[in-house]
Amino acid sequence: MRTETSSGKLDTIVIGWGKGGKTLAGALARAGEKVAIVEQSAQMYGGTCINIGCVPTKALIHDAEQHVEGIPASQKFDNAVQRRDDLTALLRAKNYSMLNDLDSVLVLTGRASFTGPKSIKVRTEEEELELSAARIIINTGAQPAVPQIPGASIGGRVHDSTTIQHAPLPKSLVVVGGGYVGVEFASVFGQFGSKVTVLDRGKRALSKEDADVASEVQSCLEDAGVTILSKAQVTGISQDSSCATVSFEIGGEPRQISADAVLIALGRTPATRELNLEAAGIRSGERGEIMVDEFLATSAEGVYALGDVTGGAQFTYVSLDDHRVLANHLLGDGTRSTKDRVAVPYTIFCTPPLSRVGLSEDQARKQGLSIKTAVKKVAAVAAMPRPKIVGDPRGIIKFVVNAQDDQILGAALMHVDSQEVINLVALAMRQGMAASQLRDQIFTHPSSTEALNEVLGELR
Ligand SMILES: Cc1cc2nc3c(=O)[nH]c(=O)nc-3n(C[C@H](O)[C@H](O)[C@H](O)COP(=O)(O)OP(=O)(O)OC[C@H]3O[C@@H](n4cnc5c(N)ncnc54)[C@H](O)[C@@H]3O)c2cc1C
Ligand SMILES: NC(=O)c1ccc[n+]([C@@H]2O[C@H](COP(=O)([O-])OP(=O)(O)OC[C@H]3O[C@@H](n4cnc5c(N)ncnc54)[C@H](O)[C@@H]3O)[C@@H](O)[C@H]2O)c1
Repeated sequence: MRTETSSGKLDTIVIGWGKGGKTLAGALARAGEKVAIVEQSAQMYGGTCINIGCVPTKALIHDAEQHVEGIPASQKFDNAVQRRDDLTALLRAKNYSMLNDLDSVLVLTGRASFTGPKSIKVRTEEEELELSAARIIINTGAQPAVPQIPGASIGGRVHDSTTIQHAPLPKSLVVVGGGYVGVEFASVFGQFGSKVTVLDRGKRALSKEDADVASEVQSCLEDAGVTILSKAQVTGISQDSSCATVSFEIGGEPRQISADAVLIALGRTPATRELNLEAAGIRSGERGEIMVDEFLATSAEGVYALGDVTGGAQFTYVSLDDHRVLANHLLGDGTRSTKDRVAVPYTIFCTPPLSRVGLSEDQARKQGLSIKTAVKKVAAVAAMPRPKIVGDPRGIIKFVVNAQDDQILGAALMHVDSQEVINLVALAMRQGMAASQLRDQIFTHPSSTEALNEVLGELR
């Protein structure tokens, strides 16, 4: 085992090339530190988002949405896959040089695990290295959850969100789990022409969303040939050379569906199993998540964790915001904390996308708040020609507002461009802007944002 590195004594080791860790590694190096970043796979420089998560899936969604006459579905899919591969390769190379080109950064490709409070070993393809540093930052992300369902292990016709991206276009697909991953892939493959069935154990599709919003999403998925079966308990999966068969129960009644492929999309578990956290005295929770305080410090002095591995909301922009908290703690005045976050939005990139921030109507009523709401189908919003221009006037817009002080409590926007408009609504919420102030803003035309003028005028 080698115990020295060509870079000499290290100030910081970052384990995992996630969004927060890579950004912080660059910032610390530019501030004069000697930094090592350890990534287990050369195919993952840049982390989940650009290689197997946000970017490749959204590229596929974009291409699935394009209506190209005269080419078969399989050709359209193959073209989309090629474009996605070119894009991810480009971003991976850029990410690699962003750190590797810095003199004070040492990039190591291998799997890291702790050997002591401030030391790790790294198994590369050629050798095992021992490294130590005054500070260690864990940014190992999360992995697809493996359910206790007989036959659900990944292989052959049974896929997770990574392997499905490299499978041939299935004529038929069963998706187990109707969360973010399940809905996005159902929408993609449905639009590429697959016959898709989503099995979810919830009482209805997207059961965390208000019924009117969830029903609009379901209807758009149905337009793409997707069937959603709720209250479904999957009991087993089998496969042979011709198909995979998923057995499940709805209301105690046993049922089966066969398909070319099955996608398991039942959440993502913090990637800590192989880190040997005990060696460093780092406490973790039931799902393996690393326990951190609001400054992202773990239970071990000088060891921090950020991103999905901490068990919080699993979004690239949350990992990036974790980096801001930690950078402020290590290089700034230390006042910033994860508790400062308010109105963090999210988007499920089905077609059209559903974007949400704050409370749903159901959640606000459960909290006993006195509210007014505005709900309008996109096709009925006269002052919003943009969706009609781009040829997809489907969707719904909903606002939940405090009846007492006119503060925006939440919004659900399902329409073209909603992934952009939601950021404006979230900003208005963070700045304490009243609903009537947002309603009376000047917006460009023709845009999707201008719907806010009309919809917020209908609060009752
Ligand atoms: C299919 C899919 C689509 C998604 N779409 C979106 C989206 O549209 N928008 C959004 O905001 N979020 C999306 N997400 C979630 C988002 O990708 C994650 O929340 C985000 O990438 C997490 O970043 P991170 O910083 O926690 O670490 P990651 O980016 O997950 O990076 C962790 C890195 O650590 C490496 N690693 C793990 N263990 C070790 C070890 N022992 N040694 C060395 N290296 C190790 C891994 O190989 C990986 O590269 C999506 C996720 C998936 C799976
Ligand atoms: N657009 C985005 O921002 C985006 C896209 C993809 C993934 N992500 C992130 O990745 C994470 C993982 O996504 P995911 O979709 O895998 O997880 P998820 O937690 O969002 O959804 C899992 C779904 O599976 C269902 N389920 C659980 N056990 C089941 C069972 N045994 N049988 C049937 N259904 C069952 C749940 O009801 C839930 O609807 C998300 O939490 C999200 O933060 C984000």
